[in-house]
Amino acid sequence: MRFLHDQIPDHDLTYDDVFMVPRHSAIASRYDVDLATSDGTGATLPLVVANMTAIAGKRMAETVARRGGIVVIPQDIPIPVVAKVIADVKTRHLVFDTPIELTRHQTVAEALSLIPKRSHRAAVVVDQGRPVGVVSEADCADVDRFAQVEHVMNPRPVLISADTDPRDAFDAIDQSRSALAVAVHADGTLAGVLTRTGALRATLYTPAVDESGGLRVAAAVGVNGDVAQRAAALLAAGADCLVVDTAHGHQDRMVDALRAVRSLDPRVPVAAGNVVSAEGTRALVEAGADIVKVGVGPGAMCTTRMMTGVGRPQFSAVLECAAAARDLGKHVWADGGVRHPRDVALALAAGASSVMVGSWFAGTHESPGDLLTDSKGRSYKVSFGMASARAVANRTLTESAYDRARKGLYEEGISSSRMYLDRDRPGVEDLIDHICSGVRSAATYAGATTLAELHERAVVGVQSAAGYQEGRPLATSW
Ligand SMILES: NC(=O)C1=CN([C@@H]2O[C@H](COP(=O)(O)OP(=O)(O)OC[C@H]3O[C@@H](n4cnc5c(N)ncnc54)[C@H](OP(=O)(O)O)[C@@H]3O)[C@@H](O)[C@H]2O)C=CC1
Ligand SMILES: Nc1nc2c(ncn2[C@@H]2O[C@H](COP(=O)(O)O)[C@@H](O)[C@H]2O)c(=O)[nH]1
Ligand SMILES: [K+]
Repeated sequence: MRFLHDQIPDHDLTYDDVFMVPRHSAIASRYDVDLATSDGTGATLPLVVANMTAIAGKRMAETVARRGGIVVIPQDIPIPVVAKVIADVKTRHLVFDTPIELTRHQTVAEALSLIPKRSHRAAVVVDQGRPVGVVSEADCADVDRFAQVEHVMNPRPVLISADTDPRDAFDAIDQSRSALAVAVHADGTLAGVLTRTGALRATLYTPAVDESGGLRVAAAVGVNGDVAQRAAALLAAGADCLVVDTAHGHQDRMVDALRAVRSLDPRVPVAAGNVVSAEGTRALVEAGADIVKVGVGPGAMCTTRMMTGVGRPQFSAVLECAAAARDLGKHVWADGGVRHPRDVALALAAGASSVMVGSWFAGTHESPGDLLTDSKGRSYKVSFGMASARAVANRTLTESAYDRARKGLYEEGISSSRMYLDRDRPGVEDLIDHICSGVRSAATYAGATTLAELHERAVVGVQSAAGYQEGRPLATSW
């Protein structure tokens, strides 16, 4: 990447401060752009979901990996739970979505409480492993909440064979005018569900899979406690990437933690952070990191900059750290502060191998929280920062009251924030489509067919606030 007119700015910049200049392109189609990463994680998209408990759970992990990204299960989750999540994610189908399963006699109330966990807004009614109907939210409208689902379900859903080609499945669903098809194995048992958009996505994305064909998932470890023990347990559970994570990554404790992880000879990439300087990047790489996580203070739930004045505008931080990592043959993830597809494109242009997204994905059906509705009828989920009082209280549950009180004094995150679901993009896959469209398009504007070429060819200029404002769409007239 180079700056427009080779003018190196004399102050640090964040995403809103910069723009990319279009260049000559020989690329005929945006579908010619390959978004695969080169950082060893096996991700076919440059997206990592941040290790935040309000965001990164089993459902998120399955859904994002099926499209090629990777989710980091947070360090606050007990090992047996992480092991179960990893095992479950690895058994998920690469094409079909995992539906909510109900038995015939479950109630409409139960169906309505579970259906919002799925973007496809339906549940499959199963009898002895075989689908016997599909119940959607619409089927439950104006029905007695104690009614049994077998009386409201559609008993004749579109059925497809588990080996149907996604392209054919698309046509079958399209022609049936149904919201989704139910996929069955040869013996009639349930394999999963597929919407029309799901079938389309199955033809466009490549799942992130391990050598055995299971979906990939990463897991985090903090710098406190027995780091080697937790890291060993995560590796034994099948984690495909380890993320060693703390607020201030450029500290001795982190170096010790990384050395402990390295001593286990992990055969998976090790990411570590967070830092915002070349010096910090080099220190973590020297201690054993393959990928350095960059970002102090840009996160949406993060109050670090307001509490401490510490941090660095994210675009400059990524640019400097990516250059330092590249010199050592390593990579960086741009962590935090991403709110638009353009931010992802700019982080990649600056040299990040992947971009970590947290809060943006909190407001989706796939995040772990319950779907709530505000007084205006808008759907939202509650999110919170991992250094918030709420997260610290959870993390220190087993410690003495005194230690908890001491630790509770340090708070660098928001404890409760409403993340509204985007009406047009309520599922994480809708947001992934949105981001990938933006990034693919950005690459062709730069004349690039790969992320490496995007970084190589990007020409970035600095803009005023008015320049940024000019780029925003207008919902109503002037
Ligand atoms: N990217 C970012 O800007 C930030 C991210 N976070 C996220 O919050 C989560 C919790 O991280 P964290 O608060 O590090 O918790 P950890 O549980 O990992 O604890 C951090 C350890 O480092 C010590 N420490 C020393 N200096 C600092 C410092 N300036 N800030 C924090 N700890 C320090 C703490 O000791 P003692 O408590 O005794 O001081 C503690 O032992 C992580 O997921 C992290 O990524 C948090 C803040 C900023
Ligand atoms: N200073 C804090 N940073 C936090 C906290 N919780 C998470 N984070 C960081 O934010 C990113 C995600 O950024 P987002 O803008 O996509 O939400 C995450 O990976 C952490 O680095 C916190 O409580 N305080
Ligand atoms: K912030």
